[in-house]
Amino acid sequence: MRLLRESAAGFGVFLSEEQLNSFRFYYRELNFWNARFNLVASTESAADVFVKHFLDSLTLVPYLPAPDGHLIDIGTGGGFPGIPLKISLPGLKVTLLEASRKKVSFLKSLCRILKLEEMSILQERLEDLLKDEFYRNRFEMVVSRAALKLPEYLQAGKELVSPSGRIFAMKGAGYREELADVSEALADWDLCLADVHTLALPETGDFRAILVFKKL
Ligand SMILES: C[S@@+](CC[C@H](N)C(=O)[O-])C[C@H]1O[C@@H](n2cnc3c(N)ncnc32)[C@H](O)[C@@H]1O
Repeated sequence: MRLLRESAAGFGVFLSEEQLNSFRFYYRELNFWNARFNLVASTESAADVFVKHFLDSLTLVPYLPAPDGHLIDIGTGGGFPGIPLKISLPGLKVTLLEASRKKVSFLKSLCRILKLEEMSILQERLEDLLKDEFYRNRFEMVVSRAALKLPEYLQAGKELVSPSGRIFAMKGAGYREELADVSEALADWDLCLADVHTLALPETGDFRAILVFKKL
């Protein structure tokens, strides 16, 4: 808990005792359900979960433009990054999109336990969600981690993001190559790169790049 509190504070996210307790419960539930639902790698220690999942998710917080706006997390799996973001910014309205029925039942149970409000948890494939007009241009923030290739993500993100919203891509050391691969297509998708934030994860020192895209 000290690692989470101090490291999060290091990038400007100050967690209350109540929020730290929510992470404690989150870890307990992940641990309990992991063997059946494959939510995080079974070899990961508690410290791994706190750094590679909780803290990694929280690295987005300083860059989110609307802490009480609407955010969608595509392919959220065990809830990353959407649930840590919701715990740290309770005013966020969060939609979690996940294709796996088992993972969605975990997420629903977790949100009940954590008493998270204004959460919508959709068991659906992205391709099907995109056919629904209701979700078009709806989200001020689109996030996703390790679920989709960058071109597929951006083409979906541009349909879902509001005109002044932002699409966040969480990448590792290979981010320049991934950016180069989409750079020519960006204008065709009506998008441009707004920002690149780089950082090292606490404890592991793993490199992270947060790519921020917006509509032209
Ligand atoms: C590698 S996991 C990553 C989970 C989480 N975002 C994380 O970083 O730990 C990818 C997740 O995306 C989901 N997923 C992949 N493609 C999807 C799609 N087209 N629509 C909805 N969910 C999808 C999978 O079911 C899986 O749970």
